[in-house]
Amino acid sequence: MKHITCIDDLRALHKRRVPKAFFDYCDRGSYAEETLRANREDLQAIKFRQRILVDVSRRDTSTTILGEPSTMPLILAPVGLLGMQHGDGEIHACRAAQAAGIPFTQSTMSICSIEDIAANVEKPFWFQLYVMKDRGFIKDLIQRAIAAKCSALVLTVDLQVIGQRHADIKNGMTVPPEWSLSKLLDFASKPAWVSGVLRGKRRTFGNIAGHVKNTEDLNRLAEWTASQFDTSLNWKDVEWVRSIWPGKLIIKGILDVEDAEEAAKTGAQALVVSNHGGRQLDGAPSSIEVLPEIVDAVGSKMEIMFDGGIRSGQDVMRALALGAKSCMIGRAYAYGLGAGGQAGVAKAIDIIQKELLTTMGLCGVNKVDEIDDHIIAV
Ligand SMILES: Cc1cc2nc3c(=O)[nH]c(=O)nc-3n(C[C@H](O)[C@H](O)[C@H](O)COP(=O)(O)O)c2cc1C
Ligand SMILES: CC(C)CC(=O)C(=O)O
Repeated sequence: MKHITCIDDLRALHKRRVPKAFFDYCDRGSYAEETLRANREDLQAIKFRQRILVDVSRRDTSTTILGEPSTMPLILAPVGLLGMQHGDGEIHACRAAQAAGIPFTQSTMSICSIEDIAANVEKPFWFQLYVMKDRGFIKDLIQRAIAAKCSALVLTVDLQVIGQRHADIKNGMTVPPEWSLSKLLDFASKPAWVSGVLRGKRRTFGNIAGHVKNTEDLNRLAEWTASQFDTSLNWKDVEWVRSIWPGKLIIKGILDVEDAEEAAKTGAQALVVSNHGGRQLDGAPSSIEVLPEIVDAVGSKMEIMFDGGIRSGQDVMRALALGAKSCMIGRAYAYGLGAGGQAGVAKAIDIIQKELLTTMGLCGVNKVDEIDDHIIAV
């Protein structure tokens, strides 16, 4: 890993090491990918004010996230199918996050189950919930997260209707992979990936396989989500989740001030300003474009987390300057996982932390809570 100096290097390695269908599933966005691109472009358009001759010898990225100490304002976002990027991917990513001292969020759509992760890591992790039609099953899932001592529930509210990802259709992306000649040739050129996934605990969705009806459709991901996810989901269901889950609640997938105001009434401690990494509503604004108005509206009532397009410590600095308390990363660490398992995720986190520390120094800032819009050039 010594020649890896940035997240783009991890992406290039991920692309080389993981079959095309799974790399594209991770990398690409929905429809024309306008929102995917806007996430990156709008972050890059924010320029810093360089400040000189400030004593920055005491720089420190540590902070708190929902009252808990964290070594930096960074969270590993829920990412589905990590176990298809690398065998036991969820366990490796969680271990890397815990070793670095930051939270890991397990997706409902994980390959390893909640129990697989809990048995293989040392500290509590966060659990992300998708609400499906079978509410008995969802209640059971929440109870499994409670039994596993998950320390926060991230309720994702922006994927009841799934945005089409052209690449997944073109690639015939299925879980577990279905065989075809082109896939066999692709897999044959990625032997380390194949043996890693074969050695992994599972090759299908650990949390949901066996519980839901229509499992014959489980392999065709988009059709399956369309048949299982509950499109009637509304604010009353958030109250229902709140009544079952006693711990910290985070609502993920807010882009609109009115929705943020509604979220602030639910008793949730935090929300994530997110467009699902440009994988859902194509044509939606970038996350960074709407962040300031959401912070203005509800930032005094809830903790505001941010995601969408973060590929560097500079990007974390930008989101914090515009009012986020912490940032989630999705692709940045998934690239690391595909590139090098736990060590690759650790590398992604380390790269971002070092970039953040350097950027803080060059902007004349010592502490995370000193980062605000005074560091932005107008
Ligand atoms: C491959 C992939 C799978 C994802 N799966 C989930 C998921 O299961 N649940 C969820 O809430 N968000 C999911 N997301 C969205 C991420 O949690 C996050 O919002 C997004 O990745 C942030 O954008 P970034 O990738 O540019 O950092 C997924 C994102 C990616 C890239
Ligand atoms: C299986 C998917 C529904 C997971 C997801 O949230 C995504 O791919 O963006």
